[in-house]
Amino acid sequence: MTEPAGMTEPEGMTEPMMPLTRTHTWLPPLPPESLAGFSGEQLLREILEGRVPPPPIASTLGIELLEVRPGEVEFEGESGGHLLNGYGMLFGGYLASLLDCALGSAVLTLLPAGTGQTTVQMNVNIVRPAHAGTGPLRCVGRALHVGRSIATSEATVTGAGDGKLYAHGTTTCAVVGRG
Ligand SMILES: CC(C)(COP(=O)(O)OP(=O)(O)OC[C@H]1O[C@@H](n2cnc3c(N)ncnc32)[C@H](O)[C@@H]1OP(=O)(O)O)[C@@H](O)C(=O)NCCC(=O)NCCSC(=O)Cc1ccccc1
Repeated sequence: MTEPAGMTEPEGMTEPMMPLTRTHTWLPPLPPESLAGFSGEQLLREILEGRVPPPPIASTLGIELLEVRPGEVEFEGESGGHLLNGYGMLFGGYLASLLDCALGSAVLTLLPAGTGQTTVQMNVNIVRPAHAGTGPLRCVGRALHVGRSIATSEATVTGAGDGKLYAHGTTTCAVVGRG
């Protein structure tokens, strides 16, 4: 990929624009057969306690699992400058990713060993713009229905500092075999 260095400053800017860098590390996912014995809640607890690596996307986007309860999970997301759109607002797709983590994991907490969930449809509302200064975001997901073939859940994104609602969403997941 080409470096952004050497960009011409937009008219009116006197300071030179400095390129920024961010480094992150991740572990590849474990083979699915090694996770097959865990219920969904156990699997999330293994991740929470550092015995199973979190999904690579979590590290890439700076999304961290904070709490696991039956039917409910809590994640923390960032609002760093690398997650902004061109208008300086937190990218809508990032908020959708944060919601997707919580929506799917809330369902997973109620699934027995040998089953998992996969997102089929999700609905996202972004009700307030978040910026680089917004600080950490809390995303709580709650399972609403877990059936034999489909499951539904809801989630909210609030500012950890200001308590304001930034986004909320719902999903329909398929309950699938795992392992
Ligand atoms: C404006 C509206 C859509 C509707 O607001 P309503 O509910 O009818 O109005 P209400 O007056 O009740 O205000 C509620 C809160 O909203 C704030 N606010 C209101 N108007 C403005 C304004 N003009 N500018 C700034 N803030 C405004 C207002 O201060 C208040 O917050 P506060 O209580 O003070 O803390 C609002 O829900 C919103 O901004 N949502 C977030 C959308 C978002 O961030 N999307 C993701 C980024 S897009 C993307 O990434 C996609 C993309 C792809 C490719 C390329 C580029 C982009």
